[in-house]
Amino acid sequence: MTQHTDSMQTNRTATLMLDDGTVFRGYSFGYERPVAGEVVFNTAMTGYPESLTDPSYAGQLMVLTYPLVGNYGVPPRTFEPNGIATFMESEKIHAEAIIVSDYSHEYSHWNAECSLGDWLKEEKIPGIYGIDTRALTKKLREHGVMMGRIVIGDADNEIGNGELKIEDYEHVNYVDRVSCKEIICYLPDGTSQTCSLSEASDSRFSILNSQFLKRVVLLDCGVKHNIIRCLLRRNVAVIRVPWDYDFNQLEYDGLFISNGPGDPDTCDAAVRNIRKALSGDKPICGICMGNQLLAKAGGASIYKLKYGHRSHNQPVRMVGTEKCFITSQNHGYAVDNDTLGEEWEPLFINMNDGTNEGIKHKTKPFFSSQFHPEACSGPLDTEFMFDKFTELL
Ligand SMILES: NC(=O)CC[C@H](N)C(=O)O
Repeated sequence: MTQHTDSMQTNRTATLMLDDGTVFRGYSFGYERPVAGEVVFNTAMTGYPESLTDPSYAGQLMVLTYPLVGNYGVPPRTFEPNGIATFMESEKIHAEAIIVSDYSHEYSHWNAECSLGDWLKEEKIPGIYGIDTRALTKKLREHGVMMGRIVIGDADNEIGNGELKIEDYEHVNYVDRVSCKEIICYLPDGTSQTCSLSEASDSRFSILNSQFLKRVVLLDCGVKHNIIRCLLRRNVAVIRVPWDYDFNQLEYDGLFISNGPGDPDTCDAAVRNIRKALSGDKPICGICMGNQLLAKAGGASIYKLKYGHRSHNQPVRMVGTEKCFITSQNHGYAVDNDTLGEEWEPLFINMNDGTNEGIKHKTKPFFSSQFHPEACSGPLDTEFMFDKFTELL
């Protein structure tokens, strides 16, 4: 198979500075601009195109612990006629930067269109390599995740750092930044229709008129495209609405709450609207941020994990059974099991640290997972969550 090389290689130094003063020096292989964000580590061995385009990474500097990154390049950045990315998880890279040990300037894959470095440059996202990602990860595990900055050049002689605006990760409503701004209706036949929020209540969707499909409202907190693909494959119409839209006014058969970036405590408008839906009986399912918002709507509270779960091999057990699943995860917050109301119970528990991995209502068809059953990237073991949800509609 043909090997390709980065179009332009520079050996410009780049520096990562953590909030506790630790400095890691490496080299730039992406766009050269300073950035700041919460430094988090992901232990998956593959999946950088999917992870970088996962909107849940907004505001974060992504450290990959697998040492060799970039060797299979980047797939085509194409979109289907309905606007869903063919290979990615959204329209663009959402992570603020990527930090790796060994960047492969050569890449080879049947579906590769360009190198990781060229993609980062095109999307103006910094990448640094030559970092001791083991030492960095050990630091984050001991201290917990922390804010960090990447500057191009040395810390003392850096380029453009004066322009750097540092936001406090916890207090930013990242969901509002990444959620859709209009309502988009998708059909399983591959068509879609967009309508502005003001038109939504009157005209509804002409493409739905002659269809006898179940309608799923998808509350978009920063949805990964594979969630939409997984729903459409099960022959339902998906009505994707902005995170703070009061979907209770729409005609629908079930509610799906997506993944999303940042602190769930910044999403009160969504919690209020979900709480209204809890008084009804229509099926509700959530993923990751969706698990957290559903739990909050049911009265539970959320806390921040020391360093989160970001990998493809997180083991979870379905409560009350001996069934265990290997799951794909990307989260920094967790539902506090002890605060679940009387009507709720944990559905899955993480076998590494005993934290909540999903909840279910004791009598109504409401359930969710903290892990990612849509995977992409990661293991497909738990895709049955989508079957369960669509069977209930
Ligand atoms: N992937 C997600 O939905 C993440 C949810 C939330 N932002 C967290 O970090 O816990």
